[in-house]
Amino acid sequence: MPYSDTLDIRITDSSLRDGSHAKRHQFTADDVRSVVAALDEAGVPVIEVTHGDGLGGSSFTYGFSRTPEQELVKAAVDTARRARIAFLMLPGLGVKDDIRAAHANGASICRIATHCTEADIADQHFGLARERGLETVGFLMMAHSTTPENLARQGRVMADAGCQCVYVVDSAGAMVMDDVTARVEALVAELGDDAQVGFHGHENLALGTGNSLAAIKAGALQIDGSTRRLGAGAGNTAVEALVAVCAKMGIRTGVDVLKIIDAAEDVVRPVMDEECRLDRLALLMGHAGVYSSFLKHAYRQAERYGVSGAEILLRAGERRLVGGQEDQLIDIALELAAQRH
Ligand SMILES: CC[C@H](O)CC(=O)C(=O)O
Ligand SMILES: [Mn+2]
Repeated sequence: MPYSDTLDIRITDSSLRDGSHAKRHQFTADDVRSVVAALDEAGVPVIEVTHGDGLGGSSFTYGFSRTPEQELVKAAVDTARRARIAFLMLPGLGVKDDIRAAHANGASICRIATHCTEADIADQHFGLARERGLETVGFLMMAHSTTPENLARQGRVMADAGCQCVYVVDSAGAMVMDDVTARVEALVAELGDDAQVGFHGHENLALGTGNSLAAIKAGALQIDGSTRRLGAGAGNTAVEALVAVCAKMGIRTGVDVLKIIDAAEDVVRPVMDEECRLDRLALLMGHAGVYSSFLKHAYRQAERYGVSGAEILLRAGERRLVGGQEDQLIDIALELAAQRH
C-alpha cells in the first residue's frame, strides 16, 4: 500500500536535526531559514528541526546549542509554506513542557526516540502528543543491536502508547540490507494497520540508499535522509540521491529531483562546516556498531588525551555503549592514556 494517493513513501529530511551533530549544534536561525526554504521549494514534505540530541539536548554532555532550539523550530515553521515541521525528543533529556512549547511554536510532528529495548519510557510522551493532536513517530535507536522479533515487540509497545509510525533506526550505520529487511518485515507483520513503519539510515558502511530501498521493499512508508548527508557519523542517507533513485524506480516521493540536487549544492553545503565524510572513524562506527553521534565526541577526547580515536570507538563498540553514555568516551580515553605509560 502506498503512503497516500500521491506518494509511495514520505521522506523526512533530518539535516537540521541529525545534522546538528555534525555542526556541533551551532545552527543559526538564518541557517534554518535558508535550508527550510530550499527544501520546501523542492517539495520535501517533512523537515525535522531540533538539537541533534533532541529537545533539551543542549547541555554540557551533549554540547550546547548556539541558538535556543525553540527559536529554530519557530524559524522553520515561519519559513515553510508546504512542508510540515517535526521535532525529536528523547524522554529524560527533554520533558513534556518541551513538547508543548514546540507544538505552540507550530511544529506538527512529534518524534520520540528511545533505545531499541526501552520503548516503554516513551509512553506518556506519545499520550501527550496525541492528546494535543500532534502526529507521532517513534524511533527505536541502535536497532542493529537487537533481534527483529524483539524490535517488533518494542514497536508494539510504542504503537499501543499512541505512536503512528515506528522507525527502525540504524543509529550506528551498522546494518546491511538483510538486517534492514528482517527488521522492517517483523515490524510490518506485528503492527499491521495499527502503525506505519519507517527507516532512518546512516552512511557509515556506505549503505544508506541501499538500506532505504530494502526498507521500502519490505513495507516501510516513511524514510529519513539528510540533504548533502548532513548528519552524524558519515551522515545520513542523502535525500537528493534517494529521490533520484526513487524517480528512476517509479517510487513517488513528491520531491523534485533537480531542485533537491541544487538545494544540496547551493544551500545546504554552504551551511556545513565540512562534508560528512566516510573516513576512518566514521567507517569504524559502522563496523563496530557505535552510535553515530559519538563521532565528534571521540575526536574531541582523542585530541584532549592524545590517544587514538579509532581505539576509543572500537572499545565503545565492545562495551555496547548507547546514546547518553557519551561521558564514557572520556573514561575510555583516560584508560588508553594510562595504558600508554
Ligand atoms: C537523538 C539521538 C540520535 O541522534 C537519534 C538518531 O538520529 C539516531 O539514533 O540515529
Ligand atoms: Mn541519526
